[in-house]
Amino acid sequence: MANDRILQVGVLGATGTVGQRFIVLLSEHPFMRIHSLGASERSAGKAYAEATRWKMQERMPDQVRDILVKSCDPMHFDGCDLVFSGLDASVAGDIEKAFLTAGIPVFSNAKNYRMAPEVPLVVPVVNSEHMSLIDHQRRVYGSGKGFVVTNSNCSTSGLVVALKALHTKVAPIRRVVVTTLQAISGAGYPGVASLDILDNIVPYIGGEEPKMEAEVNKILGNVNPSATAFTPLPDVKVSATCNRVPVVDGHTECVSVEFATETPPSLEAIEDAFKSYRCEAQDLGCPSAPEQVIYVAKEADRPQPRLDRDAGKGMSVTIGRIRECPVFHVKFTLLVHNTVLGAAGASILNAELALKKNYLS
Ligand SMILES: NC(=O)C1=CN([C@@H]2O[C@H](COP(=O)(O)OP(=O)(O)OC[C@H]3O[C@@H](n4cnc5c(N)ncnc54)[C@H](OP(=O)(O)O)[C@@H]3O)[C@@H](O)[C@H]2O)C=CC1
Ligand SMILES: N[C@@H](CC(=O)OP(=O)(O)O)C(=O)O
Repeated sequence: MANDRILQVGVLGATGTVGQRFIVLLSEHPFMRIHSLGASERSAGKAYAEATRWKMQERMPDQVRDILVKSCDPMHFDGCDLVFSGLDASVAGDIEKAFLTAGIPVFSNAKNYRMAPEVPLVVPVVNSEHMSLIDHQRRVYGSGKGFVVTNSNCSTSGLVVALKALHTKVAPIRRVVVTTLQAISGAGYPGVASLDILDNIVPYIGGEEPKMEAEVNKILGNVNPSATAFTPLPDVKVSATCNRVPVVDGHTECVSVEFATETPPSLEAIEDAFKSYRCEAQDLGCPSAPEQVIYVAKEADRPQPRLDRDAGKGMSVTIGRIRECPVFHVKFTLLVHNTVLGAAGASILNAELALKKNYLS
């Protein structure tokens, strides 16, 4: 992506699990530079290295160690072209609103604005065209240059990649049943207590199932011709069951799909649709777009989180075990990296797309 401009970026919630992933990804970004870091009053005033319990496998980048963490007030982020938000949802609503009304674009991971009618909920390898609602949102909020684009719940992000490939390249989808096996990093830090998760599976993640069931329809839906509203995908029902499993990173999902066709599509057509799936971010040459959006694993026992979560540097989805479903039409297992395509990586690619589409002038 030829880019003659360096973007100065801020990270809100920089000390958390998603915030740390932002720091790792941004430290190697070709044209985004970390300008300011924000977190709670507990962290404000401390150097980043002192405020943060660093949990990434990569070393903390030297460039951030001495940055003073600030409280999340827009006045502390004056020199930023945009901010990424990895804020806890209990505070994200008010803080993100303050930034966007101060004219600073926000790329958020939090759930607060995902289903708002004027907010694009964008998984960048799936529905980047939903950003066309940004101008309408700016008018609704009276926010000048400011706007908010959210990414989805981390489990939703992997699911919609598979469903989009099937829905657009094979046949319209009617019903989906999905069972997730979600990594502990999805719960942030310190997250789930070790006595709850070791030698165990927890068959409940608060609020997760209704989020997955609702977000899919918005993401796979369309924008109306005047780019002022989303029309959700009609008549597609999703039933989700979400489990927490003792895996550090990478959400696995067992999916069954029924198409709105009399005769089931062939397994070859389904595999071809996955393999040949491409997205706008690839065509626009965005640096964080994966080379291959979906990898199809041919081995009988893949995908596995430890072996497959870093496919495409965490921006690809791996799908395996594609087979006929005796109840619906087809079933398969997919894997998505929950803090990369499921969180920070998606936000960064959303910002690259917004730049390419001239929303960050
Ligand atoms: N983990 C994942 O896989 C995914 C997470 N998300 C969403 O991303 C967001 C971040 O998640 P995650 O990183 O896991 O959470 P963490 O709990 O690890 O981090 C939360 C961050 O929010 C900050 N924070 C908490 N309270 C305040 C406050 N009052 N004012 C300002 N900052 C505050 C914390 O700062 P401090 O350290 O100072 O307390 C920390 O930086 C959440 O909304 C989550 O739902 C979305 C998709 C995937
Ligand atoms: N709840 C997800 C992560 C997350 O925070 O999702 P959301 O942003 O939709 O609350 C998980 O536990 O894996």
